[in-house]
Parts: sequence; structure tokens; C-alpha cells
Amino acid sequence: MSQKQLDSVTKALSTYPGRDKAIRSLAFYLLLHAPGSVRQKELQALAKQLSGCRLVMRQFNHPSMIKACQMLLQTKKGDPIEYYAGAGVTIIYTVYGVAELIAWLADAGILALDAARWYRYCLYLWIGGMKILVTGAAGFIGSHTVLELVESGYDVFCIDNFVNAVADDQGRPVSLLRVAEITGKQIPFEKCDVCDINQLDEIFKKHKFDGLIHLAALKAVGESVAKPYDYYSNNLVASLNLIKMCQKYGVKNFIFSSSATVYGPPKELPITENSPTGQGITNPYGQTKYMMEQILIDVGKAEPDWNIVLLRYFNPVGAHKSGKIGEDPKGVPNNLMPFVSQVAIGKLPVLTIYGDKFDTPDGTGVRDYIHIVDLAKGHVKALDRIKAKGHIGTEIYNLGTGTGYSVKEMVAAMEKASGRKISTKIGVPRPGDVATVYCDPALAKEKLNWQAEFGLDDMCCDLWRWQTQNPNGFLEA
Ligand SMILES: O=c1ccn([C@@H]2O[C@H](COP(=O)(O)OP(=O)(O)O[C@H]3O[C@H](CO)[C@H](O)[C@H](O)[C@H]3O)[C@@H](O)[C@H]2O)c(=O)[nH]1
Repeated sequence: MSQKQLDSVTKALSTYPGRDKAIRSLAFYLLLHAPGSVRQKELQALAKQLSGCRLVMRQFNHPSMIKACQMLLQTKKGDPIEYYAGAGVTIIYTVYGVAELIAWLADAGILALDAARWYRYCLYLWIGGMKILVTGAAGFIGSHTVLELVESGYDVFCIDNFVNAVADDQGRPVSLLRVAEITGKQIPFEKCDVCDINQLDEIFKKHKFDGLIHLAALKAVGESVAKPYDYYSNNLVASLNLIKMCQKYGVKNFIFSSSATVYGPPKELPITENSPTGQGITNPYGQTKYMMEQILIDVGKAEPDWNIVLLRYFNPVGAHKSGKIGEDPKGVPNNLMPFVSQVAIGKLPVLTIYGDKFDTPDGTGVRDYIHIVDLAKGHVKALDRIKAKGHIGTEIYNLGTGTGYSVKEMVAAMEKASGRKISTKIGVPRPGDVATVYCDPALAKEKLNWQAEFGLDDMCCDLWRWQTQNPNGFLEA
């Protein structure tokens, strides 16, 4: 190949948009084999470009790898270094290229989901998985998210302070031990309060994280009204500490657990990501979620090479189909479905329905309930998108089904799943409750290739399995 041809090919390949890592890898390969050290600058530029995809291109971002490549460019023909390095690079690219091709076929819907999973394992095995810090990992959303991450080939490191999770007598998180049982993989864990910046610093120093999923937060709406200081200080300090650590250690992928609560009382239905936020939020818990979104949006503007994904959850319910992990609220549940399942099993006598005079078909409140496993997969999809694109900036997604069910419909569905009668009585509306909340999940479908797969029956059957197998939650009976 002549110099001129090489120039035009590398130019075309290195600017190729979309799912382009394999193409750019090819450009990289061509540059490696180009004559003379003139290529060095271009090689570095391309390596920098590829660093956006560091999740799958770790080795190539590593300074020693870059140095080896530079050495390679300067070596003379016939030099054994050139031969071995060239052979090594070729093998890696061959494997990488196959994996990338399979990923592309899966993305295009030509291969089944299992192939996508295989692809991630392939990347994990051959090139190294993306290492993700999960905060609040032992909680309801955390444990399910960790499970899905691990099943998808991500490398996780979990932290939790047990404020809302159960430890065994050796101080290990029971929920994550169960995740280890289900997946057959060890789940690395350290007890850590994200508000403790010194411990956090040690953890960041020790592990080279590629990204994090920040779930740790106090989350009881009513309690937040009674203890505003605790909520503001805990939820904000924890998140600010993480941002600081990400800046210090160059971690640029930040997934944040936001909530439908940021929309306040809905001004329009369904709620889209462009619906107004921050107006009419009635409790400090909701305010902390809104404030954190604002802070992260500003951080995203100041750090243009970061990827920040704000996931606005609607109402997560249900449990993993194994029945081994699920929601384990401390004391009397605040949320509807854990309360309903505890009435069904006889732990609580009667459900109070908070008002039946709302402007809804049966007068009771309507919400967008989403299966916890679907919600957990939303996090994996957000990371997959970052992995595929390299750089996305700040993005916001609703995670809901787009369908609303009333309190009475939920009770009926749970009666069907459990085969038991659930006693109810009508009470007064809970302060701050609105009639109807449901989202438009179209954006997540379009960009994340994610949509809820489980329906109401799955949510209730899985919740009931968890409830019956674990009548006392994670504490042994
Ligand atoms: O004992 C109960 C509990 C709830 N409900 C009703 O059931 C529906 C769902 O209530 P949840 O408490 O389960 O959920 P919310 O929609 O009120 O709250 C959820 O959404 C909020 C934002 O809107 C916060 O994010 C919160 O953390 C999250 O659980 C509401 O109509 C509520 O009035 C009852 O009738 N009786």
C-alpha cells in the first residue's frame, strides 16, 4: 500500500461514526504497520480517540501499551520486537473484531439477546470487563442491579453502609451473598459510608474504576419531612464526595439513580424527559434527587468528556424470579406493594388505601409500576450505550413501563398471584399524593434499546415468591 493510499484509508476509517470501534481499531492496526516514526503523532491521536472506549480498549489506553506501540513504530524490519508485538496485536484485534461483529449483529436484532451476552463475556474474558463501583449495592435496587451487571460480564465492586440492608453475623451483606449464589460468582464488597470521604478515597485508590452507579441514599419520603437535615446532608454529601473522587481518579462514567419525584405533580401525561422538573416537590427526599440532578448536569457541562446518565425511576416492584432477593423494608413498609404482600402473608392485618376519590377510573391513585429486574437492566443498558458510543455526555431517561395501574388494580393482581384475599379499608389521601403518574419510556427504547419486558402478573408472582420464601426478609426465620 502506498503512503497516499494509507493516508486516505486511515483518514476515512478514523472519522467513521457510530459503532465504530472495530473500524477505528483497523485504522489503528494500519497505523501500527505504517512506515516511519511520522505515524507516531497520528497513533497517539487515535489512541486518545479510542480512550473514550476505554471500557473495551483498556490495553490500548494503557501507557505501557502505547509506549510499546511507539517503540514498534521505530523498530527496523526484522527486529524480533516488531514480529512479536505485531503478532500480539493481530491476535487481539482478531478476537476483538469477532466480538465486535457479534455485538453489531445483536444490536441490529439479527442475533438473539443471548449472543449479546456472549459478546460481553467475550470482551470480559479477552479484553477485560468494565469495572463498576456500585454504591448502595446491598439494597433492593442495588442487589438486582449488581446481579444484572455480573450476568452481563461487568466487573463490580460493591459498597453499602447497611442503613437499609441486612448483614450476616460476619458483617457480610446477605442480599449480595444471595446474588453470588444465583450467579455463581464472587461479589466483591466493602462496608463503606459514601459520606466518609477518606474511606472512599482508599477504595478509589485501590481499584481502577471505569464508572460508577450511585444508588446509596436515604429514601423514605415521610421520614425526610421529619428529618430534613439528615436527608440533605446524607444524600448531597454522599453524591458530592463521589463527584470529587471521580475528578481525582479520572472516573468519567457516572450513572445516577434519580426518581420520578423530580417532576413534582405532573403537568402533563405521560411524563417525558422534557416535562418540567423541580416545581412543587413536596418533600426533602425529592428535593435531594432534584438537586443532585442539577449538580450533575452542571458537572457534565464543566467536564465535557464525562458521561453522566440520570435514570428517573418510576415505581419499582417485584423481585428476582429465583425468589432469593427482593425488597426488605425495615419496619412497616411505606410503599404500596411491600405493604400489600405483607397483608397477603398475614404479617399486617389490613391495607389502608389512601383515598378513593381521585380523578381516576376507580378513584384510587394510579402509578407506573416497573419490575425491579427491568429497572436493573436499564442500568446495564446505560453502561452498554456508553461502551458502544464512547462518549455521550449527559443524558436523562425515564425508566417506567408507560402503563399506569391503580391501587385497587394492584391489590387485585396480588390477590390473583397469591391466591389470598387482601383486606383493605379506605383512608384519607396521603399528603402530597397525586392522582396519576405514568411516563413515556420511548426515549429509553430509542437510545438505550431498553424497554420493560415484565408485566403486572410477573411483578406480583415474583413478589409473592420472594415474600413466601422469605417471610422475614433477609433475616432467617
Ligand atoms: O399503604 C399504602 C401505600 C401506598 N398507597 C398508594 O399507593 C400508591 C403508590 O404509593 P407508593 O408509596 O408505593 O409510591 P409513590 O408513588 O407514592 O412513591 C414513589 O414515588 C415517589 C415519587 O413520586 C418517590 O420516588 C418514592 O420513593 C416512590 O416510592 C399511591 O397512590 C399511594 O397513595 C396506599 O394506598 N396505601
